[in-house]
Amino acid sequence: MRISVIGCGYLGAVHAACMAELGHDVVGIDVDAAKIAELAAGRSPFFEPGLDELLGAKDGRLRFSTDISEIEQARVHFIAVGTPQVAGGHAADLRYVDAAVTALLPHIGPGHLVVGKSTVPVGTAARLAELVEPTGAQLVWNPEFLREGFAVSDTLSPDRLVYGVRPGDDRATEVLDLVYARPLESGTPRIVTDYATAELVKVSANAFLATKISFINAMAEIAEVTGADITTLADAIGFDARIGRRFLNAGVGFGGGCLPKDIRAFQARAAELGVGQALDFLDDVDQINLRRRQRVVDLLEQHFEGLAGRTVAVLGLAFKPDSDDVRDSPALDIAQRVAALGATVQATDPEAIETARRSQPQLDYRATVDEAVAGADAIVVLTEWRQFRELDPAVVAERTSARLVIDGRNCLDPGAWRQAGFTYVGLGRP
Ligand SMILES: NC(=O)c1ccc[n+]([C@@H]2O[C@H](COP(=O)([O-])OP(=O)(O)OC[C@H]3O[C@@H](n4cnc5c(N)ncnc54)[C@H](O)[C@@H]3O)[C@@H](O)[C@H]2O)c1
Ligand SMILES: O=c1ccn([C@@H]2O[C@H](COP(=O)(O)OP(=O)(O)O[C@H]3O[C@H](CO)[C@@H](O)[C@H](O)[C@H]3O)[C@@H](O)[C@H]2O)c(=O)[nH]1
Repeated sequence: MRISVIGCGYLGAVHAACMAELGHDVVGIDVDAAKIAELAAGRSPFFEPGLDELLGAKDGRLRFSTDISEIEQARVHFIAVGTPQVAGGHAADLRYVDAAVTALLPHIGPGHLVVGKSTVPVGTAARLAELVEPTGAQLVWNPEFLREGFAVSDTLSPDRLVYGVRPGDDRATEVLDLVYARPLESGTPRIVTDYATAELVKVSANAFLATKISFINAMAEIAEVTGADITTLADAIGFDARIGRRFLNAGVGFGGGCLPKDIRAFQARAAELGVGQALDFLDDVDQINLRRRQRVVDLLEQHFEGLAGRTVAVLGLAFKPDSDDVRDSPALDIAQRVAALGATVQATDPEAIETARRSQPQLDYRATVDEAVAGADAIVVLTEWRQFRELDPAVVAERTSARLVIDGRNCLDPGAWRQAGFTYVGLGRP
């Protein structure tokens, strides 16, 4: 099948490479010439495990271009452009989706299928269909659920596929079934529904995940004043199959280019629809999440009675391990708050130093953990990279004068760090 992917960021580049891996003939389009040059050279413009390998030889079946007319050979066109938060508000900014669809229109016609993958407010697909259908092409909404760090495997073997189609549009389903033939043959569940349900499946899934994280972080707040241990609590409630242990890791909370902006955009859309109250609880989900970031700053301030002149080693900048993404990263946010209080922040991350430097150039970036902890008064772990989880506290103790470690991801062994002479403070742990 001949496929185009419009927008080659964290989602689109992976999607394009995986579609080629599934045997399709793919052209990826982006307005960012530097990104396209990297991709065309077979290199990923960002860190995502397994992506570089997929961008390699594909017998010419994977091309990248800034020229939208190159999509004319394709019959299936995925829209994977960004839908960030609008400046100064909570709603999703749809300008990139609108621009991408408008750019497509002169190049599509009968027999073409436009497939929305971007995360959009409910009602967007119906509006875009009014633009697409006069060309003779059809529109389907096929939201994406991949996680960064697992993007390749999530795309090749998704938990489920959701197709939002015009009622009775069997052809759209048939075409997407051919696109996803391999995962479908492996038993991936597929849900065919209407546009509104498909759009809502995506944002409600993210709202649920965000709520689950903020629930456990709210329990961590209670644990902190009662001496309870949030990790044991999460294990114990997680054994109940109705609850489940996944996504119950308390710490500095959720960030990234999806959960924070998606819960806010969902609330903004519900308010527009006159049902804002239904999602009022997401305000609390957001506030609990942001309070956890401040908690780390407060712990440092209390310990040192002010941060001016102190040096804090920050281990982790990415919003999660196995990613270089620092969009709304709790780690980077905490690092800049600590720096704003007068501390010197010596920050390191296995992959995210360059992306972090672009948004917070004032921090003191260090290439290694040893360099980050040298001369520090405290160590704060904010992203649970394997390299940090596996640190030997006895070795770290030799490299630093710091005797306080704050474990913002509850990913270290408290006993081992205490034994090495550190005061260990977890979030929601005694
Ligand atoms: N990142 C994820 O893990 C993930 C997962 C599921 C869904 N999503 C959703 O996918 C969408 C994209 O997210 P992302 O993280 O890849 O964003 P991103 O910012 O990394 O990528 C967006 C890309 O679109 C390009 N673009 C913008 N306007 C364009 C146009 N008119 N034509 C061609 N290209 C254009 C940008 O240059 C950029 O490269 C968002 O709606 C997001 O919510 C993201
Ligand atoms: O128990 C947990 C699990 C996650 N997180 C944090 O939550 C954030 C999001 O993590 P994750 O959901 O794994 O990463 P994303 O790549 O942002 O993926 C989410 O957002 C994507 C974009 O919409 C969706 O496609 C995915 O299904 C959805 O999981 C990160 O900051 C994590 O550190 C926690 O604090 N505790």
